[in-house]
Amino acid sequence: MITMKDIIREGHPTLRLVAKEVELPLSKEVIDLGHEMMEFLVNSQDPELAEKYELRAGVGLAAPQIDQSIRMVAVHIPGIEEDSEDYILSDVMVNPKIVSHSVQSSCLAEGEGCLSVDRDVPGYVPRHSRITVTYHDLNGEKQKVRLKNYAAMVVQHEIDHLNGVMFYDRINEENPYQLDEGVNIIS
Ligand SMILES: O=CN(O)CCNC(=O)c1cccc(Cl)c1Cl
Ligand code: NI
Repeated sequence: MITMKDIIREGHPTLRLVAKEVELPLSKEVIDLGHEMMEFLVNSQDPELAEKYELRAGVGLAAPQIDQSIRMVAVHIPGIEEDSEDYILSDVMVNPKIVSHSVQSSCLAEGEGCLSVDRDVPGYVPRHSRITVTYHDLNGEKQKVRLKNYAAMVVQHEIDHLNGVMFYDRINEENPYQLDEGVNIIS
């Protein structure tokens, strides 16, 4: 199983590479890795398992974060309601591609964090408010999803990892809470 020791931290060169497209049909190795990435997210959001295995909670994980420079991410985004079983989005995305996006931008009021960054980096991270993403799932099926709000922010954070981009690259250096006109803040 994946634990924190498998997650590379800022300064590791792999985090700054553009990850390679995954060949189709998916190999058993890639499929197994995808399931392991999802298992990490599920474990990291379970208070008992997170404590037992000393996991930091995450709603997304990109393969480059475990030193696999391939275009695959896992996202496991729970609904807002307490203890609700439904998830806004829970899937492993192979070769995810943003095929269209809103002109409008949004950012999370709380800013963002990253398992590969062992420090708080405060500030707004402006991203597309809405995105349409195509990808292949672990069954090899082509998927197309339209995302907004928190899920759109998370998927963009993960796709950034596939392009060697860290969330703080997008924070305004002079004033981290500087926002361009019309950027929507998501609470
Ligand atoms: O790349 C994935 N991680 O580093 C996992 C840890 N970060 C988060 O779960 C997280 C937290 C807040 C906002 C966003 Cl957008 C994300 Cl993604
Ligand atoms: Ni991250």
